[in-house]
Parts: sequence; C-alpha cells; structure tokens
Amino acid sequence: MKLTGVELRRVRMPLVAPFRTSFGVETTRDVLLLRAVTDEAEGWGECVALTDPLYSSEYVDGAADVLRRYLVPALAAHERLDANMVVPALHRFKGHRMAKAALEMAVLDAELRAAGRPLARELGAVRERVPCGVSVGIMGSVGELLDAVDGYLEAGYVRIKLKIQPGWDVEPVRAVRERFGDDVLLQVDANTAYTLADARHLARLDPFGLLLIEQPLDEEDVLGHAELARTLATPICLDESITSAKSAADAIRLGACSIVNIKPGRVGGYLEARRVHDVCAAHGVPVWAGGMLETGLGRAANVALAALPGFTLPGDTSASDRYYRTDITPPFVLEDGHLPVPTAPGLGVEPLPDALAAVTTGTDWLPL
Ligand SMILES: CC(=O)N[C@@H](Cc1ccc2ccccc2c1)C(=O)O
Ligand SMILES: [Mg+2]
Repeated sequence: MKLTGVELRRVRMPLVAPFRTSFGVETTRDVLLLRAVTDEAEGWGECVALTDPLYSSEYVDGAADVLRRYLVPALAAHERLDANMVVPALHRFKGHRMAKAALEMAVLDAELRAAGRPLARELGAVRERVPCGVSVGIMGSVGELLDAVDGYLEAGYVRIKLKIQPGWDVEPVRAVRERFGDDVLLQVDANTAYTLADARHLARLDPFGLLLIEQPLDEEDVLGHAELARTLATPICLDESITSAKSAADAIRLGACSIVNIKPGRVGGYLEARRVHDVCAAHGVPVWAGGMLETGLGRAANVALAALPGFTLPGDTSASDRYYRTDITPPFVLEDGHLPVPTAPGLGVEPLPDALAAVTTGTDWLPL
C-alpha cells in the first residue's frame, strides 16, 4: 500500500456534562483526527491526547506538531507500507506514543478496508458484543453523584467507576454502596492523586468490596504500587504506568498490579495493545479497555479490542451519549449493558460528513 498523504483534522466536541477528575475538569473534547490517504483506501486515526498535558506528557498541539514535522514525513521513505511497519519506522523519535498510535491506527484502518477485513478479526476478537462500564467524574456533592450513578445503572451499565482524589474517596464509595448495595460492580480511579503516605487511608476502601483501585500513585512509582499492593486488600490496576507490553511485564513481575487498564493510545497503538493483552494473559492478569472520551472512531476500535479473550472485566467503552449529544459517527448505543463489535472492514465505522464538518475547527493536508 502506498501512502500518498495524511490529513490532520481538529474537531471540538462539547461534552454533555463537565467531566472532573483528580487532574482537572473538561467540558469540551479537543480531538486530533488523522485521515490516511493511500493508493488503495483511506483510513481514520484518532489521537487521544488531551488539550493540556495533565493525564500524560502529551497534548493535542504537541501531537499535531510532532506528526507534521517528524512522524508523517518519516513514512515518506517507505515505498510499500503496512501497519506493522509504522511504529518501527518511527522508533528513532522518542515518546509521543499517542501521536504514533493515531498514525498507526489510520494506516491500519486503510489497510484493513482495502483488504475487506474487520479490525476485530485482525486483533483476535472472540465476542460479538462487549459488556460496558462507565466512568463517573468527581461531583459537587454526594447527592449529585448518587443521581448520576442511578442514571447510569438505569441505562444498563454493568460496572460503575468513580473518580476519586484526597477528600473525595471513602465517603462517595460508602454512599454508593449504601444506596445501591454490594452487588453493583464498583471500582475507583485516582489518576495518580495519592502517595504511599496515604496507604492507611486508602486501606479504608477495603471493606467496600471494590473490583480494583486504579492508578493510586504517580505513573513512575511502580515500586510504590508494589509496596501499596502488599498493604491493600483491594487489587491494584495500573493505567498511566503501563506504556508498553514490556512495561506491563515489568509491573506485573514487580507485583505492582494484578489488573491492567489497556489504552491503545497510551501504549503506542492497537498492535502494541494486543501485545499488552497477550503479556497480561500469559501472566494470568485480567485486562479491561480504558477510555479517553474518544469519538465513535476510537470507540469502534476500543470495542473491537475489548472483544479479545483476556478482556474479562467491563471496560470504559461507554455509549456515545455518555459524553456527546452528537457523535461524528453513527452513535454507539448501549443494548442490555453491551455494545456491538463492528463487523464492517477496518474500524467498521466512518465519520458522518455533516456531523464531522459541524465540529471541525481546522484541517491540514500533509502530502508525502
Ligand atoms: C474515562 C476515563 O476515566 N478516562 C481516563 C481519564 C480521563 C479523564 C478525563 C479526560 C478528559 C478528556 C479526555 C480524556 C480524559 C481521560 C482514565 O481512565 O484515567
Ligand atoms: Mg485511569
């Protein structure tokens, strides 16, 4: 396949409600999309970097810049190109995994569309639909939180994840347990907001039967998570710390986590995400699909990934209307707590032209 050019496209998607985490509040998703044009087909990629470098070091303007100046031009040298070659071709450029993942995703989508092959088949999916959890932000009051959780349970979500931070942790978890009972699948995500000094405080979450506590400590504090794991009864799941299959193996062997949240953008692509899944499965570590408030494009790919055998916990693959009133693709709608795995070639979805145009704030054509 010959890559003839890549379009960078910025879209601005208002959220249905502010989404608050330990690192900030978002009311709008500022997304960088990629459209890879080849001699055989076109493909779409989505960069999951946030507007600001608050979840990780990457941010949207930086991703657009590194793609424009380094990553896309680096692919020009390749007469023939397939998706497996993209990340190795970019290896000399350090980091920028979310930017690299978006470029690989666009080339992979084009390649699979040309071959008439669904992404789910390519990755090794074994399910036709996946159970969906939902991520609930930090709220202004416990009452507001309980109303939000009630709505999501009514909608059919099979698992509730609460964002926590110091000052908003034990009380909201206790309130959800008291209101909705012990059978609701419940977990928490701290987005690195605690330190090892908070270990005794975090142990106060143990009586609530949580599935896991996600990324309590700094993303670089792997040994700290291993020490915390020896203190807490609640299983530790890592998100920000897991940046590749190798880092997953290291974290598992160091006892830093017993569950892994897989996000293709964070680990450098869907092909690496499959390798993370395989490494975790080899160690008997369950995984689930994390979310970065993707549009329907990234959502389609994450649902395909979530259908692999090792994804035994419900992911943050929520329906489109969890975040957006109008998606840029046909919406993903929750059915009996599940989302269907796309079966059409490539991602299986593509942008609706009018919806895409309505939220596009800029395009940049990069010819090769
Ligand atoms: C669904 C979920 O909790 N996602 C991330 C955090 C996160 C939070 C806020 C975000 C705002 C804009 C874009 C991406 C974002 C990702 C997580 O698991 O840690
Ligand atoms: Mg997380």
